Amino acid sequence: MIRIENLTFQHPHTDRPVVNNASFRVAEGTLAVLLGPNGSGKTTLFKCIAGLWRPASGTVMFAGRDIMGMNFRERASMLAVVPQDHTPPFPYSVFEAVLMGRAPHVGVYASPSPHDEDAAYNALVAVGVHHLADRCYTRISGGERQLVLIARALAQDAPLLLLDEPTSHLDFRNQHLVLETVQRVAAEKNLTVLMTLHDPNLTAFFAHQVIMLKEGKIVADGEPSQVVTEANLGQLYDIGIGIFDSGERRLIYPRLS
Ligand SMILES: Nc1ncnc2c1ncn2[C@@H]1O[C@H](COP(=O)(O)OP(=O)(O)OP(=O)(O)O)[C@@H](O)[C@H]1O
Repeated sequence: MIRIENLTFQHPHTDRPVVNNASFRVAEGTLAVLLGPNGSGKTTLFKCIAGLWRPASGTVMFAGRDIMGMNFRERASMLAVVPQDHTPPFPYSVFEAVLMGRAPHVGVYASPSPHDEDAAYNALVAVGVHHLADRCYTRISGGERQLVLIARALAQDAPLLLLDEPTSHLDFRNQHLVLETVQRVAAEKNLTVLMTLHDPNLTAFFAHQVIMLKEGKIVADGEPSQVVTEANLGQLYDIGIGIFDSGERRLIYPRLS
């Protein structure tokens, strides 16, 4: 269980916080999606939860421990982060980039074991990019890099997974395949997953819990069937929203004038 209590973050020399007194919880085995318009504070909240930025006030507790009180190695064994963008400092191979996810499991003076190599390769297989294993990480497409970053996070085998817009560069098929994979792995390993998405349709289909953020404040939190409504989405995005129920799936669309 991750518990965020009264978290407030403000950039220096600005007149108001970009995350304002946010509180929510995500239970183990739950895939939670943070949904909100551009600039609403999702990435900021993520960076605070990951312990990268220090909030002005509030706490982030995971498995009963304060994330901000953990050192780098402790944090790496607790949480895996898929950032929005990532530029590697060196031209590693895709396999090496994913193997780095195993760092928290490798001793300080030790080399990765065959078990670590298997875990890295299996993660590449899980997201369907094992054919890229020997390619240079800096010479693959943006979508392929996003899949590799997701594989690296899965290889890390941490109980908390934070993914910031993991589908932003992915094609229609891969958006579904990746979220399906994350959902399956989360269920198998009882992970706590928190991700940001921009697509309410993907959110409604894959999330167990939806947390809506507007202007830094949590405005709704609950199961998709209760929270992903025309009224809530309309207020969140300041546009008219329609929801069509196909019988198999609810399809959300904007009602633009
Ligand atoms: N260094 C900074 N100094 C001041 N304000 C900043 C800084 N970085 C970001 N902001 C502001 O903080 C707010 C929240 O930004 P954040 O990146 O968290 O939003 P977001 O919801 O992730 O947006 P998006 O969906 O566009 O990625 C925005 O209004 C942004 O302009």
